[in-house]
Amino acid sequence: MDTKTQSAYQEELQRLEQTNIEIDKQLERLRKTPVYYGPDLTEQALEAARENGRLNLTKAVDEPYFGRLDFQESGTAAANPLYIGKAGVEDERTGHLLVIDWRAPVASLFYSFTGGLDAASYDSPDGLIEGLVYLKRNLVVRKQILQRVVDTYDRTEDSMAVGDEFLLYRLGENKDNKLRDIVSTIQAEQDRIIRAAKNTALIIQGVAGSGKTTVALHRLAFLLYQYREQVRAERMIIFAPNSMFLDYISGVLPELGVGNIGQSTFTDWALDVLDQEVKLADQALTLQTWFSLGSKRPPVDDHAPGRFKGAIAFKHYLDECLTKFEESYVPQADFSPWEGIKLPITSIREWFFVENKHYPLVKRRERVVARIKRWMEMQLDKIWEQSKKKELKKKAAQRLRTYLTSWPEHTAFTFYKMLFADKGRPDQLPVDLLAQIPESIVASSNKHFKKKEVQLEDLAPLLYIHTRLYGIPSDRLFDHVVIDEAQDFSPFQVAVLDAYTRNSSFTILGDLSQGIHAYQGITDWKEFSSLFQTEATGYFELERSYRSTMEIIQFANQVLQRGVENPLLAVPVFRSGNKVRVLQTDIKGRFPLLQSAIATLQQGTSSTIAVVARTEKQAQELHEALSAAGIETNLITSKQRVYRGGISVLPVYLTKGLEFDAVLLMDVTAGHYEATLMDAKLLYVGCTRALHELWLMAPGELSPLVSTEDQEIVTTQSPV
Ligand SMILES: Nc1ncnc2c1ncn2[C@@H]1O[C@H](COP(=O)(O)OP(=O)(O)OP(=O)(O)O)[C@@H](O)[C@H]1O
Repeated sequence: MDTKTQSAYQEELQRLEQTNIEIDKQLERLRKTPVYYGPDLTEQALEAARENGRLNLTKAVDEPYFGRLDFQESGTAAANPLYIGKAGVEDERTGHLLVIDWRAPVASLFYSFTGGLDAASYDSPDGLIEGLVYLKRNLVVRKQILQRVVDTYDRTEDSMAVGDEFLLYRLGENKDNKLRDIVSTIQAEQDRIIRAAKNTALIIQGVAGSGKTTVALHRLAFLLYQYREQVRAERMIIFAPNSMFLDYISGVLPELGVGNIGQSTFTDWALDVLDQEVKLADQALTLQTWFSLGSKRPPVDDHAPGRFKGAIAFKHYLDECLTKFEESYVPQADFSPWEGIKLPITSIREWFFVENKHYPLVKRRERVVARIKRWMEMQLDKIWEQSKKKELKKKAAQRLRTYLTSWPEHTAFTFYKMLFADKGRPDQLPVDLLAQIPESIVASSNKHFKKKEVQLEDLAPLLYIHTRLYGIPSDRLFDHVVIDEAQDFSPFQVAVLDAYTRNSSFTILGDLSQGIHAYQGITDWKEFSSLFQTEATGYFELERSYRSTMEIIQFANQVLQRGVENPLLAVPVFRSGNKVRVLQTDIKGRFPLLQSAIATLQQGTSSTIAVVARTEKQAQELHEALSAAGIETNLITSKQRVYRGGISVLPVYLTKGLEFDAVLLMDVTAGHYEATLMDAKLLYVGCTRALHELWLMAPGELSPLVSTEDQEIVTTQSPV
């Protein structure tokens, strides 16, 4: 350690000691104060503040901060060292901030400052604050002990001295089975997204490993801090592709000290809103169909059920049906509860179309029926003879029941089902519209509907009809919605979610190059941006990939280039590792090679390993064979809810969103991965899951998507 580093280390040791003492003292005092459970409102407010303090200090006690920035605000005499941590801590005596919350406006400087002698600035509630940065320092503290001090900028030297060293140190670490927070190394381009204004529909195209999921979670923590008066955690939600993925990311928000944020799949949420009226058809079968090998796969075009029913054109179609239906959704005749008396249809229509026009259809019908009943009561009140009154009351109730049969109640499902029925559709529905739906879609829809079952692509239409019929109660509205892996969402899904989201406050993230569910997803972000007001929409691109080594990223980029026109290529951070291994073998040698590969990787530093098969059936077979050989693995299927780490065996399409120290891609042959757009995306997704080691095995002719030419990044030699 040179003298400069040594003195920096000593200085930080002293400072840490003081901070530790202060935090311990405050925490002890708060823990000793008895919790107030009584009715006094002032005491309750004080208790809430104490509880908040307890939580913050507990968060800060082991690792009070991770960064320091010396900043001299214009007009002040000297630079002030700002210590930045996961939670703000105040010196109780002076009110001075010992640690600044990473989400505070001034902390943004720590992330956005990228060197140079010019003035730096940040947005504060009082306007733009300018000043000079003198020092930017990363600090690693574990269990109150200082472990590392790395200066990334020193004005006296005017250099981003070891700019990325700290980041590389972080990226080089092995992963356990959960995604982690990145507060200490958030990059400037990620920080801009995290801190973007709330009432915007943000769309983020980010290459594999660019930190999209992580950034989205940090953004939620930021919004909760910055807009604490306007948003509530339980009114925010993150939609992820499956339950296992939700489990995988579930650690980050608690690490950031925010809980209670909703986490769901679109399916689970939709079925809940629909009150479980329908069930979802087995998705494993759907996935097997769309990810079967080569020629067995149905064509992906705008007539694929997911693309067709997910399109905004289909929403317009439903709109037309609903409007036509609504126009004639009252009986045609007057209502007569008994002979000689009648409620003219003009009154009923007036109540329905004018007086209650602001209510959703079902509510409107309810209100009008209630009004008819009240009218009946009034007519009955005019009759004095009790026995006659009783007789007429019975008759009126009977006649009302008959009258209402021509005015049936609907649920989203009964209405939707009716649209596809070839017989028994009400006259008022436009017949010609049904003709617009491809026959194959009508037939397969009806087959499912008979079992009260729907496909994923039916959920957005059902929700849409549901909102038209019932409206949206205010407790169902979201303050902010995050959609991860959004390229697999349909425009219709996003449009429906927009209706449930205040001020179109969205963070929509995805990667078109990983759009392996193209049979239901989008091919251009414009399909989403066109749903929002231009001035309230933001678009960002993340190009740098943090997950994998340079070798892996370059290799994966080549795969993409061989199957995709004008692909969005990832730019690696300068983290070099082992070359990608492409291992040729024959069918007989396949399994022994897999066993020895696993053994070699386990002897190395890989703690999470993925054995990636092309199909679910092959994954199942590999899992069984490995278990029989005494190698413990976790088979991941589409029904999986928990991610366990260790050695996972899974089909390539289920690796999306996950990451592993080492990835072993099985059967990368010409038969399994053809030179097509879809297979290139699949293989790209598989490759980009690896942090440190990527091995491909080809028992037969190597896939045309793979190139072994560049000896700098790929080797064909087996490990010894
Ligand atoms: N600024 C950063 N500092 C440290 N690690 C980072 C940073 N940004 C991203 N990472 C790491 O990179 C990896 C990829 O992040 P994440 O899974 O959020 O990316 P993604 O864009 O959602 O990936 P994909 O689309 O491939 O699933 C994670 O291990 C994450 O911790």
